[in-house]
Order: sequence, then C-alpha cells, then structure tokens
Amino acid sequence: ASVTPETPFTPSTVVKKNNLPGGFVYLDEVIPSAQYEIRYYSENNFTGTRVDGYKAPLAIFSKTAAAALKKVSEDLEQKGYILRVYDAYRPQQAVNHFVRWSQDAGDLKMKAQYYPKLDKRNLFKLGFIAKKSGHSRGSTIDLTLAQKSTGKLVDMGSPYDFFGEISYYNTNLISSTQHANRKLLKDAMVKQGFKPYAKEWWHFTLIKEPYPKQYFNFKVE
Ligand SMILES: C[C@@H](N)C(=O)N[C@H](C)C(=O)O
Ligand SMILES: [Zn+2]
Repeated sequence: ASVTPETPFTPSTVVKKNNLPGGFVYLDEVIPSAQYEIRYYSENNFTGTRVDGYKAPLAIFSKTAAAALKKVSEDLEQKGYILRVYDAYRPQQAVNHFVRWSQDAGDLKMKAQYYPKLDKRNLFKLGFIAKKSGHSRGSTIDLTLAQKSTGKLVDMGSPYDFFGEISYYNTNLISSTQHANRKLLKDAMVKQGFKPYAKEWWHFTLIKEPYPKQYFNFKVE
C-alpha cells in the first residue's frame, strides 16, 4: 500500500499572528519534534484547493488536548516514532467550504486520489466528513506516525483522508503489519484519553475536551 511522500512544513519558520483565543496553543510550540503537514492549507487535499480559514500551515489545539498529545508523543518517541499532524483545530468556515465543495458535482479534480469509489455528495452521510466537526471544538486531531530515525511515514494501509472502507480502523483490506501500525497509534492515543473514530484510522478526539459544545470559527493564522 502506498504512503504519501509529502514534505512537511516547518512551523517554526512560519509567521504566526499570535492572536489565539485563551485556551488554545500552536501545537508545534508544545510538540516541536512532530512533523506538520497541514493539508487544508495546501492544494493536496480532497478539495484540491486551499480551504477557507487556513491562512498558515499551522496546527492549533486546545491547551488541554495539546498537553495530552505531548504525552502521546513522548511515549511514542521512546518507541522510535514521531507524530505527523495533518489537521487539528478546523474553523467552521472550513467545514462550510467542504459542504459547498460536496455540492459542486462538476468538480472531480481529486476524486481519483481521495474518493475514487464514492459520490462526493455522500461523503457526509457516510461519515467521512462532518458538517459540525469535532475539529471545530479544538480537541480533535488527524495524525499519523513517522519513523524518528528517517522521518518516513509509517505504512497505515491507506493514505490520510482516503475515503473508503480501507480507511476503517477494522478493515480486512490491509495487512497484519498495517493493522499493527494502526494499533500502535490508537493504543498510544487511547492511553492519554483520546477516542478513536472507527471510520478513519487517523482521527481522534480528546474525551474530556474543554469545549464540548462550542464550534469555533477563528482563522488558522
Ligand atoms: C475530513 C476528515 N479529515 C475528518 O476529519 N472527518 C471527520 C468525520 C470530521 O470532519 O470531523
Ligand atoms: Zn479528523
């Protein structure tokens, strides 16, 4: 199975607006060892364009969730892995962009890569994208693992944001090694209080999230 050979951004070189609401942090300042490849800032995502609300390739997270994730990172580093973060806090305007994109039936630019067997209009009801996303509450994250020694991605059996059954955590479409790699990530996340998502091996939400009812809309900048 393929892994995406993408180059992560280096958040320490990005100019930050430093105007986050209290209770939020830039994740690279808490976990500098992680790789940050913020897909919705780039054109390499299922929409094929930069997503509304992403003004910089940064991961923003609630302070509570960032502290828990730091422990995940420390645990996995001892085992030879670092985290690669694809998305953390996601503004509601980004989610609204996803909804508009799904309704534009003529735009199939990224179909082959991200949702080859599915009709984009069904991605919400199939559970691959949410109209009210945990990401907008600030304590949900999309991430994978990379080898600490080489920086190379660990093989999880399907690429990030590939919408199909092969991305279900419990799919039988992947090898035992790929299952073991998913389990490594999942167990480390669960140990620190994150809940996995059965339909996407990369998506986790802090169970004791500090803003369980608030959907934020400040920009990633
Ligand atoms: C779009 C994907 N990365 C994701 O996060 N999906 C979940 C269901 C969400 O939108 O909250
Ligand atoms: Zn997610």
